[in-house]
Amino acid sequence: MMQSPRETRLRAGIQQLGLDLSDARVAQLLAYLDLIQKWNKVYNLTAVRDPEEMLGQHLLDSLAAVGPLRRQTQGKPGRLLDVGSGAGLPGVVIAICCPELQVECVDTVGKKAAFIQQAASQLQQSNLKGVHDRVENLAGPYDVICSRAFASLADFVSWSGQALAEQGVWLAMKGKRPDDELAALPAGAEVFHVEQLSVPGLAAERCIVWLRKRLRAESTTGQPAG
Ligand SMILES: C[S@@+](CC[C@H](N)C(=O)[O-])C[C@H]1O[C@@H](n2cnc3c(N)ncnc32)[C@H](O)[C@@H]1O
Repeated sequence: MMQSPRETRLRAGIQQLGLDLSDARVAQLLAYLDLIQKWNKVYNLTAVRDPEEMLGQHLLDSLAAVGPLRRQTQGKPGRLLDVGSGAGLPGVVIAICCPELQVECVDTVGKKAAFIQQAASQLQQSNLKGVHDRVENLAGPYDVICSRAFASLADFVSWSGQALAEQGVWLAMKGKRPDDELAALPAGAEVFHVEQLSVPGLAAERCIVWLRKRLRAESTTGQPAG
């Protein structure tokens, strides 16, 4: 069958990102895009209305985080929380591309969590769940907690810290390297990598800020304090 221009663009982006996704996964990503478009007005999911923009700004942008995430988790099974997931970005994309992860998308807006539940059922994505709650109320433990267009780094780690496993990692999707936010991090979190991303067809700067819990304060002698 002939590929639609949209599928051709998605496949080119996937190749550019160095991802290896089966035809079935590509079909699910396209079906997910269709669902957002179909239900956007009802659920008020995103301000981006144009289908082409949605593909670039939402789908390919979220897909750019999949390779780095996989390198971090090494393809091992685990639990991932997407905070302030909205239409499911990047949570739904991660659930489709990483079936080894159990993905929960939390949002304070009931309609958005309901959309994720609907997407999980229509895409037959059994590793995906929509949660209607504030992230502050979740206990976890999650191995990875991610967010995109959510809050400052300080608020992100403070509000979700109780839900992150001791050895877990935070993955914050950001535009330009957020130096002000990095300087304002609370003592309980430390950055271990700021990873530049390049999103196919998008000129704007993108990065992932990787963080983990700072488990104990070190004294000047190098011994754990207290
Ligand atoms: C700007 S949207 C980003 C949506 C999506 N991540 C994206 O990249 O398109 C931020 C979302 O965070 C949700 N939100 C705000 N505070 C929250 C909290 N404390 N816990 C969970 N979700 C929250 C909002 O309802 C909103 O849907």
